[in-house]
Amino acid sequence: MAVLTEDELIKIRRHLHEIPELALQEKETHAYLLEVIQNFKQDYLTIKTPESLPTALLVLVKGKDPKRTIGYRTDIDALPVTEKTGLPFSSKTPGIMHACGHDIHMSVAIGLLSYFSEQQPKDNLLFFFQPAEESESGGKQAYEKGIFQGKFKPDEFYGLHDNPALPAGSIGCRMGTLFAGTTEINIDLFGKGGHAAFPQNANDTVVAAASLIMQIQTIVSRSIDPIQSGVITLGKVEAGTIRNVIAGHTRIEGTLRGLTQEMILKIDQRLRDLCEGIARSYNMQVKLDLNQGGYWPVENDPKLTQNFISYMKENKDVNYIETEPKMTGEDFGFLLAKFPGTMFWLGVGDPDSELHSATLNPDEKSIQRGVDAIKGFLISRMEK
Ligand SMILES: CC(=O)N[C@@H](CCC[C@H](N)C(=O)O)C(=O)O
Repeated sequence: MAVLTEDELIKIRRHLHEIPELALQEKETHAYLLEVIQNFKQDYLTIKTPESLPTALLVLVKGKDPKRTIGYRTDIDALPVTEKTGLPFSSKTPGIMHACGHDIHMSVAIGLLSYFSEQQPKDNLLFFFQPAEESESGGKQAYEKGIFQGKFKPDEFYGLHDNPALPAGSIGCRMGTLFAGTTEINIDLFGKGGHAAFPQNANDTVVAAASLIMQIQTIVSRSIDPIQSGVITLGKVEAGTIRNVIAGHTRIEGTLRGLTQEMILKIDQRLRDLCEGIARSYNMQVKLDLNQGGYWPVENDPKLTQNFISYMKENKDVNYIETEPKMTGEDFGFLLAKFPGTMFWLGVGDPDSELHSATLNPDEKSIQRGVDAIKGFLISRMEK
């Protein structure tokens, strides 16, 4: 089989876009990726589906004179978002959408794999199709389940995330931290339900939660050095059943982000303090659960990233853009803490939308441009 063309990659992307699946449920996506990859020339490929993480896929391309194994990671999961793009190849699964562009990520990886299955690379290349980036920390799970062992152990790791604010096909990167570390916040307040007319006999968790939410929003403004950054978003609050019954339980779910691990731990501590304070002042049980999983700050390796940036800057076919750190999270941060490497942005030219939006519509020209830029970089890396 020949190297996939731009049109063929777009066709693959559109199919992937139609079949989005949530974290750790990516069965159809896994089967389709496998089907596509099994059609490539197999001479240099070893394909593995780990039993312990059955929607993950590892593909090793054997190098002809390997000095190292270069890892390339793509995430494959989607989000619980109802698509509103009106595209003819919109999601066929109600309520689930590739709203973070992982369909573009996978197509770029498939384009690279298609090329290197025909043109044997000098070094070994390990492609890791990773489940569960949006939640459940698929990268951390893969590491902890021992998936990167023996010949499947990369010496260095690269991965991209699409960026609708950047022009299609451009490459964005920076030295140091690219993405924040994140921690999921779950708070349960347990009081006492009762009749709306008799608050003196109940213990209203809605009032306590309202006060807690306002206090939490003072953490960043009052407890954090303004020169540094953090953000806390409480995206979901659930309480009560009807207007005239006092709610005996309220649940708050959110996420916090910081560019360093110290910042995350500092915010964690303030959350604990405030929850304890609310429990005392409202005389109720407040349970706080903080879960960072593998969403560590994404810290690029200095030497490898300098090399990556130099290649992209010097390549006249690449539109390279120096970017600022972003408060988005990525569990590639965990893998970059275990293996040196670089995460970078691929511009997908959709400035009116943003990641996680129901109208995200990446420009498909970014796929082939991304393949060309990354392929060139990987070949140049193998010469070093
Ligand atoms: C790129 C991106 O949007 N990533 C997600 C990662 C989710 C992290 C975790 N589940 C959390 O919500 O804390 C993001 O929301 O930044």
